[in-house]
Amino acid sequence: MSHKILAINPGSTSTKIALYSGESMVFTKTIDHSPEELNKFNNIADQFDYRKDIILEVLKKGGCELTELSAVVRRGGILPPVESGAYRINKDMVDRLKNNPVVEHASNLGALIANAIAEALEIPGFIYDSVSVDQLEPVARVSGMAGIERSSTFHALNSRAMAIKVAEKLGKKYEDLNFIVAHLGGGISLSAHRKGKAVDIIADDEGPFSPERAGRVPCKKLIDVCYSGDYDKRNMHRKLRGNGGVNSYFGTNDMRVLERMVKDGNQEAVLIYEAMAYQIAKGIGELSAVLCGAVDAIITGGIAHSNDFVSLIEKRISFIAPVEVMPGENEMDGLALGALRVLENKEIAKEYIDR
Ligand SMILES: Nc1ncnc2c1ncn2[C@@H]1O[C@H](COP(=O)(O)OP(=O)(O)O)[C@@H](O)[C@H]1O
Ligand SMILES: CCCC(=O)OP(=O)(O)O
Repeated sequence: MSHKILAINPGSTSTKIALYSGESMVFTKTIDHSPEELNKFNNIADQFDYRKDIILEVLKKGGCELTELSAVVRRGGILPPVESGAYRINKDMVDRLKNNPVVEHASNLGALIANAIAEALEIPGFIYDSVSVDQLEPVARVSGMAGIERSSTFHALNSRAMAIKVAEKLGKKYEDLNFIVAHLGGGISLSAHRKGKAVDIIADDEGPFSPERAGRVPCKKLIDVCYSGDYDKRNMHRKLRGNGGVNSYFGTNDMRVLERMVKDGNQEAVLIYEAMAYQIAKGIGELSAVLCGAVDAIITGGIAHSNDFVSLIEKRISFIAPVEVMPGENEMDGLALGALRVLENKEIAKEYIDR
């Protein structure tokens, strides 16, 4: 009989769940959370019961029988650097995400909720390809300021899954190829994969702006804003992540809304739309130097559904690499297929040890 796997993916504005029987998705639901609902909580950790109860309610309404589950899996929260692949959710991981998270992030709740459900059913809980997968080479860790080291936080789950898929399509192994993957979602990350390892990344505060994130902004001007007296630390973080990027210019993080403005001839919208594609192409250029030019490029994430936007990037990078477009964030498949590999003994789940 096929293994039944529950995949859970809490994001900043929604919680996605999916039930798999073997490799097939048999139930899925995206539960949207309005800002009014979420603003009732002081912090993300306080949303634990609210999100868990909704998940259980939705599964019940969908007729999903929890006692048939073999495992629960979720994208890892923001942990200290970890390796790629599966980790068993254990006490160290729960303690870290609950009491001492590296960054407050909705994804931290995923492992906690997965753990609560798995413990009650006495089945294993896993995280898979955490956002903290860190395979940077020593040279990539140097920032240029003593005391600040670069580390890796990126959309590892979708980026690695798409690179593995494209490698298969090319009739080769991921471990034998070089890729640059651009994950274009609410947040954007670019990653350089050399023979199966993400040896450098450009994400969030170091790269292109995104629908809701500011990306790399001029440091000296940013320091002035920090000391202007207009913002506290939390608000400055919100300015970079959440209220940054397209949202800061037009009050929306929906690229489809921006595209409509572009089509309606709004010239400021045209400029910002083109600038975002320009910055993404520039980042891909940077990472092509990391890989000495020998690459395939993959464009993925929700925004990859837009042919117009992808074309703007492609025209700047086609001299670097052939481009594969893999729309969507594909995270539920990545999670469930990862857990399935563990249950079928094709992959060993690692033990998380907090350092
Ligand atoms: N058909 C489309 N055309 C352009 N943008 C799209 C399309 N579908 C989704 N998007 C945009 O993709 C972004 C969300 O990407 P996704 O990878 O699903 O999200 P997240 O990273 O937030 O999980 C949003 O800005 C959304 O407007
Ligand atoms: C860039 C790190 C991963 C991340 O921020 O994930 P979300 O875009 O899903 O918040």
